[in-house]
Amino acid sequence: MQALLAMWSEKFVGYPDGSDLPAHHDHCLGCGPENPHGHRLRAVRHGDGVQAWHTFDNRHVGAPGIAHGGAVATVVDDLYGFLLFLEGGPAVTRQLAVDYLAPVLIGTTYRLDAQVARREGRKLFVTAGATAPDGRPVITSTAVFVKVSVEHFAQGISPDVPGD
Ligand SMILES: CCCCC/C=C\C/C=C\C/C=C\C/C=C\CCCC(=O)SCCNC(=O)CCNC(=O)[C@H](O)C(C)(C)COP(=O)(O)OP(=O)(O)OC[C@H]1O[C@@H](n2cnc3c(N)ncnc32)[C@H](O)[C@@H]1OP(=O)(O)O
Repeated sequence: MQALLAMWSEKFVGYPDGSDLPAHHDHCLGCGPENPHGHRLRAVRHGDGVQAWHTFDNRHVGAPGIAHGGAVATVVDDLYGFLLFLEGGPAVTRQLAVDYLAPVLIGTTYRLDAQVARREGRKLFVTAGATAPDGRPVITSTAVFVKVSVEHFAQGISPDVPGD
């Protein structure tokens, strides 16, 4: 547990504009490089926000050729999680809304952007969007994240769960 806490704290350093942001942890469904079911999302700092380029594959299909809406929401949720590296501390999703404007196609690369719209006490009000190669917006999203201490994550630590 101490090692995990230390590993997590080390990620909250300054990230210059354009720099790669680290995965939340190796088995994270959104960005973990060791999760075979995951999206392996990679994001960079882009001004005061974060940006990613992402292609859904057939592991995340809903209707044939179209990404499952839950998979899209997962990626958006995880993208928000990269904003936390710029905020300087952990927070968790309390509320997530996704507006699906157009199908997100398997095998097409989308640009995703997220930013903090406003801060209020422990709450971060965040917004995101995904854009198709032709510039059309395909989703927009809003979410509320609530800042927590690292001890919050101790609730999930079990010696029997792979990845802990
Ligand atoms: C020990 C080892 C550490 C190692 C860590 C390693 C890895 C860490 C991994 C991940 C790091 C985390 C994030 C980044 C990763 C991925 C990104 C995806 C993020 C997620 O996948 S994360 C999972 C899903 N997520 C949850 O698992 C949360 C479950 N939940 C709770 O744990 C509690 O619910 C909590 C703590 C959130 C709050 O609980 P609480 O009791 O502290 O606070 P409360 O309920 O009072 O709400 C506080 C204020 O939010 C206001 N509020 C509520 N709802 C609102 C709404 N809809 N709109 C506007 N405001 C709203 C209230 O009105 C109040 O406002 P006010 O402060 O002004 O009174």
